[in-house]
Amino acid sequence: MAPAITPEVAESPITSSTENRATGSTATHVRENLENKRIKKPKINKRKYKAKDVEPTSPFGVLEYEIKEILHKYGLKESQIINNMKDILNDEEIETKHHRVVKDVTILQLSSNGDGIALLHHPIKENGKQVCIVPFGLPGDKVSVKVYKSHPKYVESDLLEIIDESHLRDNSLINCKYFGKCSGCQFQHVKYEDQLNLKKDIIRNAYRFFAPTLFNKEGALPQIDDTEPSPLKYSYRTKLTPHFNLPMRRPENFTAPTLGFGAKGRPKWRAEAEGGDYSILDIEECPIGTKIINQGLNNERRKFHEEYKNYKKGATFLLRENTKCVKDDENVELDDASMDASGNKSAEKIKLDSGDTLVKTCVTQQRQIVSEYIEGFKFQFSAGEFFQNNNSILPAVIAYVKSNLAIPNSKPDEPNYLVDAYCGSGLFSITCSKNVSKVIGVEVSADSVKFAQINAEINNVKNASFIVGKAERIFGNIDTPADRTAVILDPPRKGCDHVFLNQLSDYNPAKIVYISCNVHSQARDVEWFINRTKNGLKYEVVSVKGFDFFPQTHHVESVAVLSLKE
Ligand SMILES: C[S@@+](CC[C@H](N)C(=O)[O-])C[C@H]1O[C@@H](n2cnc3c(N)ncnc32)[C@H](O)[C@@H]1O
Repeated sequence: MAPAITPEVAESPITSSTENRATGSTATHVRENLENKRIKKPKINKRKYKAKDVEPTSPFGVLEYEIKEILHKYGLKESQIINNMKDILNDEEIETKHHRVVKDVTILQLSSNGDGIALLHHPIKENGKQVCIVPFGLPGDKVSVKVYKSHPKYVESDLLEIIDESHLRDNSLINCKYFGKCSGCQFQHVKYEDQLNLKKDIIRNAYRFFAPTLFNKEGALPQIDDTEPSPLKYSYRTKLTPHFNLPMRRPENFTAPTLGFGAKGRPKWRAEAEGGDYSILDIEECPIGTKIINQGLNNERRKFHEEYKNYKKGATFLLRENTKCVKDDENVELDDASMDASGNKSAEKIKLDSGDTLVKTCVTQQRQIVSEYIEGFKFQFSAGEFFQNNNSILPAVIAYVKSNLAIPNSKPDEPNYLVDAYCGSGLFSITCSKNVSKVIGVEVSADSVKFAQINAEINNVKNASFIVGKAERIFGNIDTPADRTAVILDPPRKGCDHVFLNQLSDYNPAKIVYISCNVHSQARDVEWFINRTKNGLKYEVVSVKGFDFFPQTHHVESVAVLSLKE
């Protein structure tokens, strides 16, 4: 989602009948109100523009870096691309000049968010340009777009038509009738191999923008490794969260609101793409979701169509896969699973070579306990708590993390230790516990720690202990010798804070394996750790590699390995 413009609307609204997607209000609606009440003379220049703060490592924060680079590359000054937001908000004629159809637009590059970026002639400034975001546009495409939303330094557009296709584009690969409208996937029209390369570029750019001193210093960063593919390219997501909105005032016989995922503007380039013209698309099947999650989506949609009138406001549904490995699949207890129209709990059964059966169900309650099997280990956790969403790639990730925990110059008998900061329900602590003497996991969620302890127990892992607490304060409690200890970091999207990075540096572990779902905050943290903490310069970045947890989307998980220099 774009960091929305937050216009402050003074008492006199604009009187244009054009829908104003920059503000989310419609002038038509406003006019009706005026006619119904008291006709006021519209005041000029009353609407103010106020931009929301943008976190630098969020997609729209990264866009700032991308725009700077475009200015440099095309010899433009910032003043040439600026849009006057006050004028756009207060002058209908200027607004219409901005929010227009533009033909023969060439997509120049991709943003970190997977959208195309183009340069348009500025509608007002002579010699001016506009940086234009074009979702589903690929570098080299020549397209028509409709600009519908303005920001000070860029505009957002809908893709209307593809005139010439990029070499990256193969629309025959598209596997979903909602692709091109839904905000969930960005790359279904790109060959998988090319998707992996695009993700490698995203990682390289993240280090270029957020770790510039490392990136520009000879030998300070290794080449970014190839992105590890996901064994499953579709049907991999074990969790989906469809949602719906409800209007404040609704007519008595109102119909069920759309239930699904957010729309990405109102593009027209795929005439066959379904989903209507809503902000939330009505989606009954999502091809990146697993089979049982889609069955759950089907069940919950049917129930929602019967019960929607009981809801007071919009809500988000949780759909989480739950797996049981059983010997007797006839008499298996299905817990509280999503049910079909006949009231039967939906289940998928997969016979294993061993004779056991995997029984999969879809869980909808946040607090319900679910289980997953990864690399021969069983994991339990609350359905609403964090757990990785693509099980198919986890064996490759775990093998890579394990292979990077070895302490340099270790003698065979010397004990090694592992600290797993941000450990969740113990995925890495437990799967990496075999070759180390002791594992300590730290996690802020008491619920996840409870399950990490249970998971250690059910997997017969005796050398792992878990602490509820903030990773920032972890090192006071850790007594393992730093020169024999590897630390795994797997923080949320925002990354680590300075308190944590300083303590990590003071502790001075032999190895650091930093796993991240936001490579931009990872790059920022790695740069800060090395350049700004006490022992940072003693470390080298040994490798940076992407793992494709989310095929068809722009997301990439990045693993950076830091080691004490010898
Ligand atoms: C990306 S998840 C990783 C979990 C785990 N490594 C896994 O793969 O299942 C990040 C975890 O960090 C936890 N977390 C968030 N802020 C934290 C903090 N300040 N200290 C410790 N844990 C935190 C969250 O509860 C979440 O479980």
